[in-house]
Amino acid sequence: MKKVGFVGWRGMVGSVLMERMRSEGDFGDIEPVFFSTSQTGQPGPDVGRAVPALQDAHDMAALSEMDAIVTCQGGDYTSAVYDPLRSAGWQGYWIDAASTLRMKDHSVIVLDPVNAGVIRQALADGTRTFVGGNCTVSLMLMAIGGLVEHDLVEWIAPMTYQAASGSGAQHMRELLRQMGYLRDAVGERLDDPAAAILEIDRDVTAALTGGDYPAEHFGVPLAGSLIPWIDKPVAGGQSREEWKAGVETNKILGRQFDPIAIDGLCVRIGAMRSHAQALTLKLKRDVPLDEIEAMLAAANDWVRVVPNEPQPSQQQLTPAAVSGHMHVPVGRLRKLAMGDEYLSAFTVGDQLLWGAAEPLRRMLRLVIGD
Ligand SMILES: NC(=O)C1=CN([C@@H]2O[C@H](COP(=O)(O)OP(=O)(O)OC[C@H]3O[C@@H](n4cnc5c(N)ncnc54)[C@H](OP(=O)(O)O)[C@@H]3O)[C@@H](O)[C@H]2O)C=CC1
Ligand SMILES: N[C@@H](CC(=O)OP(=O)(O)O)C(=O)O
Repeated sequence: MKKVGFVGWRGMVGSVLMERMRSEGDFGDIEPVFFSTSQTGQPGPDVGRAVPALQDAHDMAALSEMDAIVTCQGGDYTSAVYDPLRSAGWQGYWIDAASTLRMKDHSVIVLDPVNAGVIRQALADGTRTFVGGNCTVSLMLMAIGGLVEHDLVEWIAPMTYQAASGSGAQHMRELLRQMGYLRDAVGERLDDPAAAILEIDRDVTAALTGGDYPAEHFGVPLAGSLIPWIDKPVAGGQSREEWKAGVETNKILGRQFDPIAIDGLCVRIGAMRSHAQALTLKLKRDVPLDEIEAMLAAANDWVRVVPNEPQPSQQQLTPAAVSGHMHVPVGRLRKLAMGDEYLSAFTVGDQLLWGAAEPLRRMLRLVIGD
């Protein structure tokens, strides 16, 4: 059995990974060893079998004994540990949620329902570093993989609606605090049908712009508002989150030398853990809508095509409907007024499942010889 070290397993992404591995019975097929940056010596988690006490996540000797290391600890940890471990000669499999190593030549971005061929070739070529993709990128490809597979896509403009979870656990808590703060600002008048809505709105606006609004983590209001910038600026007025859409998608697809142009805007909204995105696609040719739907539906076991009708869209194509679920709905499919090659689509998916933990879990299964 392969010895697999887990780092970052009690964080938000790590906990989702543990939950998925427990429910799929993955721990029966490996010898798990749990590491921590802060709790060395404490008992390991309950994974249905005995595990040693927590080891120090910076102990190079202990890490070197692993056949594979799965980390959800974050980019700082990867930066601190990966190079020294490799320089010391460790040749195990490194499977990582952080973005640090994604664009390195020696790494592969993993999303096996979309790029199993790229992954298998990399394994055969001796690649040992596998990284989960950015959440919006992975979720977009799970949704529209069918069109890419048929080489139908000339360009994509994604406009995202990203949940608070993408910023981490503290931000999710803050979103809820903000919601509560707004409710409290209106008080009893909300329950009074005679209360004037413009007065209520004035109080909400005063709360949103007042100095006491709880925004320590986001810096600005998210509940009752939105934030049209995610991550740092890069060149040309793009945010780093927007930059990832193009570079990561093409790397996942193995199309660095024949890239699909992908560019849009990334926006944070007040959803908890599921990201949505509106896509405008320019197709290489006019394909009838029913054929497009059939290609999308056939691409993988998780994508669900939602009819472009009010009720199914309102009920199935929302963060509320998909949080905690593995399926990835895609709908609002129609040809746009610009011409028959222009397609609109709207998709949503759980940012912590296919957007973070699941591609890592499945990569580990490939590494242990599934
Ligand atoms: N959030 C997201 O949407 C995504 C995140 N990622 C990547 O995953 C990394 C980790 O993200 P995320 O899971 O949000 O990070 P968390 O902040 O939830 O957890 C990171 C680490 O913090 C430590 N920690 C300290 N206090 C606590 C506590 N009370 N509960 C749990 N853990 C605690 C744990 O390490 P220890 O046990 O060693 O103390 C834990 O592994 C990110 O940096 C990013 O690189 C990737 C895709 C999506
Ligand atoms: N940046 C993403 C979450 C994330 O962690 O992305 P990445 O894995 O690319 O750093 C978001 O805010 O929703």
